[in-house]
Amino acid sequence: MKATKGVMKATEAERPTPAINRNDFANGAELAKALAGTVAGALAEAIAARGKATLAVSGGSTPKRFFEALSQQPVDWDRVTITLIDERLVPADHERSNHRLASEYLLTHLAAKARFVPLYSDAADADQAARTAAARIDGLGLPLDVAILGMGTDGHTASFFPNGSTLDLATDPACPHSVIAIEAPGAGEPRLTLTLPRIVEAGLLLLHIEGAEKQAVLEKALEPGPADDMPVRAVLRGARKPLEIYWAP
Ligand SMILES: O=C(O)[C@H](O)[C@@H](O)[C@H](O)[C@H](O)COP(=O)(O)O
Repeated sequence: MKATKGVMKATEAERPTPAINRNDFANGAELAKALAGTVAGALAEAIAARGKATLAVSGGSTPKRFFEALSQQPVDWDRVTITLIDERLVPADHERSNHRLASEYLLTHLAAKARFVPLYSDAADADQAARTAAARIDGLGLPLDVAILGMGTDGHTASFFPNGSTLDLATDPACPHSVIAIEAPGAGEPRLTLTLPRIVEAGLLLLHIEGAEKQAVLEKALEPGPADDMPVRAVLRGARKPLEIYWAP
């Protein structure tokens, strides 16, 4: 089914907001194939322009089919660095590790040649781990070429959770840090998350959500209201380029 594109404006009274492009598909399989092609194309453009490309992906359950499709795309993967939008503060062999998820579903097939830069490190505490991760991200050569976000049904994205311990700093457009630690009800372990500036400055910013429930959450997030209540609003309102939303039932 051909993707349908429409432009929706995130609404906030005070200032113009970036365009939001909807890319809707009949099912997750068609979405995964199309999104993999879009990301592969963006990586190839970055490689052609600068000889390398950087990609930051989210964890959770939604991306698995997309990861499998992307891993088989004909990209010069040995010129690509893959990292994470956020990570649970657990080692790479832990079942809740996003590093583990990426290793199992994305860093396979052709994409096995890509370099992976994890956020987690066995540091003294979460703040020290965040500082180590920030140094790694800053060393990649910013801005990221591609950033892919997911969204929870509570309106979080990345690890920008409602009532997050450092949510104000994480979603500050002028945050001086690339990665910070955050804890929140519903987040499980302490998290490491890229901050809003690092995400919205990406060359291609994508939000991948699936299902009717998340569609309804997105519609609500596009309405006026505090970003703290639905932190995905910080991205919807702060994106510096059109945000590409990929959705399937
Ligand atoms: O570490 C994480 O959990 C993700 O980065 C997170 O932001 C995710 O994108 C949403 O929680 C959606 O997760 P699902 O795809 O499992 O619904």
